[in-house]
Amino acid sequence: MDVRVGNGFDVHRFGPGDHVTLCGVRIPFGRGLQGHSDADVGLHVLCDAIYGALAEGDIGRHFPPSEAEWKDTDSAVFLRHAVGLAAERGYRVNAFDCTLICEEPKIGPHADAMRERVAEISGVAVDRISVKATTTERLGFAGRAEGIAALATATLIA
Ligand SMILES: Nc1ccn([C@@H]2O[C@H](COP(=O)(O)O)[C@@H](O)[C@H]2O)c(=O)n1
Ligand SMILES: C[C@@]1(CO)OP(=O)(O)OP(=O)(O)OC[C@H]1O
Repeated sequence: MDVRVGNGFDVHRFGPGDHVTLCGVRIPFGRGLQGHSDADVGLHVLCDAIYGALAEGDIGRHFPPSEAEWKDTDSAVFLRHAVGLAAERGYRVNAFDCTLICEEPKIGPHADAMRERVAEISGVAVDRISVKATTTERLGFAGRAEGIAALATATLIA
């Protein structure tokens, strides 16, 4: 069996708004996340974990932020692309593990909805998808609630 592992890391800052979209789930919130796309930092790290496992660069290489075409794009488009590229190379996603790093919003109440949405988008079974969260104990930019960071690992098998 051919097994590959990739990781992803990303940060988006808070700005004006009334919701954030994380792992494909819209969460009402007093601010929004800024980005060229919908700024779904959770889906972005899943994409980067797949691209990393495939040695296919990163999300910005496939969807350059300089291209108007990707403005406000639903990040589900990016994840479908990454999963499709893996399939073209003969791999399927065996498991995802994602950690969202923020003081707020609280992720726990939404984690299962996020796992189900990632399953819908990616075709990966929900019991192979993990979404976790942590604060940084009020330290650093995440601790000051200036934005949300995320990291992920993906394992691919051929
Ligand atoms: N945005 C967040 C952050 C944390 N959680 C949950 O709280 C637990 C404790 O967080 P610590 O940073 O104090 O370790 C964490 O394990 C998560 O279950 C959350 O839901 N949303
Ligand atoms: C997703 C893309 C799409 O242009 O833009 P952003 O939403 O700004 O996200 P980021 O992770 O900063 O950069 C990657 C880009 O590919």
